[in-house]
Amino acid sequence: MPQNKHDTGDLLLGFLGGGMMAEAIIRGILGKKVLKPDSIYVCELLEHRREALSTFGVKTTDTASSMLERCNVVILAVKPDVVPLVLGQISSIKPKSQDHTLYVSICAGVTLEALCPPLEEKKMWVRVMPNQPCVVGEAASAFAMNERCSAKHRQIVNQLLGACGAVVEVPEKNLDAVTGLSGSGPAFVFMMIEAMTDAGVRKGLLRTVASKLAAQTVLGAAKMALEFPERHPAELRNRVESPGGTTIAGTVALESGGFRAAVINAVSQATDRSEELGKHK
Ligand SMILES: NC(=O)C1=CN([C@@H]2O[C@H](COP(=O)(O)OP(=O)(O)OC[C@H]3O[C@@H](n4cnc5c(N)ncnc54)[C@H](OP(=O)(O)O)[C@@H]3O)[C@@H](O)[C@H]2O)C=CC1
Ligand SMILES: O=C(O)[C@@H]1CCC=N1
Repeated sequence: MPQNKHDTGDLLLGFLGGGMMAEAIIRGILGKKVLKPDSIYVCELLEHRREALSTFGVKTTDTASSMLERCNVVILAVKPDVVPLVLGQISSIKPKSQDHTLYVSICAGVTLEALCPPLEEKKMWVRVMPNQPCVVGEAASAFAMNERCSAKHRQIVNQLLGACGAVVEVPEKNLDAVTGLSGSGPAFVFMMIEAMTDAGVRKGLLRTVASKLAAQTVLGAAKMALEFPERHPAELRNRVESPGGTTIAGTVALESGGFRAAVINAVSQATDRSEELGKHK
């Protein structure tokens, strides 16, 4: 295991599942040069996904054992319903008493207790909720660790996720809300961009122009909210709304369309679904 912030020399990172999120995290880690491609192994069943990931220079396999035997940090990046199967694979390959591997799950709703039942000798587990913008190094990730993890493991998680964007540690009970907000959130923002683009096209803009303006507007507004945390979002909005102007006409339309309630409901429903996924484990 690495001893300090810049020491990732002996870190061998494995992924169980090489889908969209594994790729997004790999892009972040390689983009920031936190690890070299030959320190990353991916176990993925689909041949076309192994081929796609090989283009990053990472090692790929379709057998969990060959990855698990090598790696000292393993990220579970399969769908939540596949978790029981891969936990069985891990247990059969790495006996608990000698296992110094750090395990990280990014699976929505899957609790630390499901990953590591209380009556079993505990492995080191971290439950993480990242999001798709890992791909561009602008993820919002949150994590919680079980009691076997130490400061050293917190440092590794911060290093790996930090390469992909912003990271916060939260109590585990908050991770379903994180899943509803930032895990699922990019989809809600994409819907907003899509709708703003359609509106621009309806009013005569070229689609390419409208989609660029819509995405850049979201980026700029997000940057302002991050760079002026002391200003409430309503204050930032009020600065755009000139008296009797265009913006207040638009914000009134959003209010009468139930925009705020729709967004609150979207995050709440996504949170509830994360809790539900956890109960099925
Ligand atoms: N998508 C997102 O934005 C986010 C997703 N997550 C979480 O990340 C996890 C992965 O999601 P995502 O990347 O979108 O899913 P994907 O379906 O894109 O990736 C999972 C991959 O794992 C493969 N797989 C299935 N079983 C095994 C196995 N036993 N061994 C190795 N590989 C296997 C799947 O193949 P096959 O298709 O054949 O099953 C698939 O290619 C989920 O648990 C999700 O909750 C978290 C944050 C954001
Ligand atoms: O939709 C999902 O279940 C996953 C988890 C968060 C984002 N995508």
